[in-house]
Amino acid sequence: MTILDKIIEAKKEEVAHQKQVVDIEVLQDIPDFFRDCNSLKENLLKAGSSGIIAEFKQRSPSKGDINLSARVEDVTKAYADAGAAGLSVLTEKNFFGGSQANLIKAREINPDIPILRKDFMIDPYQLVEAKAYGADVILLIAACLSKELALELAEDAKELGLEVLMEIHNAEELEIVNDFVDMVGVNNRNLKTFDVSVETSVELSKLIPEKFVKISESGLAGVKEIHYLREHGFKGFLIGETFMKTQDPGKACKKFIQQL
Ligand SMILES: O=C(O)c1ccccc1NCC(=O)[C@H](O)[C@H](O)COP(=O)(O)O
Repeated sequence: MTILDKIIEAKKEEVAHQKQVVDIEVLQDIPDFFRDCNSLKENLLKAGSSGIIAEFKQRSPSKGDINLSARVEDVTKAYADAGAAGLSVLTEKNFFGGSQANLIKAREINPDIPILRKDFMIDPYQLVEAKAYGADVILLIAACLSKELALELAEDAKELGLEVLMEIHNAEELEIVNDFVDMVGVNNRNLKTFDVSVETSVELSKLIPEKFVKISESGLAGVKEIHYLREHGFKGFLIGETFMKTQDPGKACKKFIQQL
């Protein structure tokens, strides 16, 4: 069983439980459910955008505990002030130490910057949660979705006014990308070995249709890599651990963006 299989198995149980605890109609009554979303895609395409999507990530399957004492309000506010184009907030709790509460807090303190709900989306219920709790963008991971489910989730997300980032790891997964997708993310992390290589992004960049905004994800640690990826058409760069492993993730993000 791969790590992704384990995460999805736990996620199915979690979603089934959540549906019992919070009825979908209750979520649809939360005031934030009706708000207009901030566009990550527009931010990434703006002239002079840093392109950095800075992630609040306290634990991970590949690294274990990264930063358990960081406060989501402090870190996300500092990321936004540092010039990040968007924020990513993990809401998966068992493997990444995330929570819906973190998403809500990040939204409250950062009303105007796009926020990606970073989780493993397998059910339309989670899209309603994402909107109600303050996300602007959702992630769909091709490796854990059928073509049909990916289409249903992407279409439903767009109807809710959310943007869709579809993550791929290889050329075959491009088959799952559909017309409701706004941005295609290439994950540089091999989920079997946890090795990271920006060459994964570079290789796949040639195959991603021009109409999608390209984002490179995972294992990004230096500004040279960002310049290299920009040469290959990437507009967005999702960075978690490089910032979160420091004592002051906001300061690390600011320094990184200043060097770009
Ligand atoms: O980060 C992991 O160990 C991981 C393991 C299994 C599935 C997904 C995983 N990460 C999710 C992500 O996409 C990253 O959090 C994100 O790209 C940021 O990566 P990094 O900058 O390397 O923290």
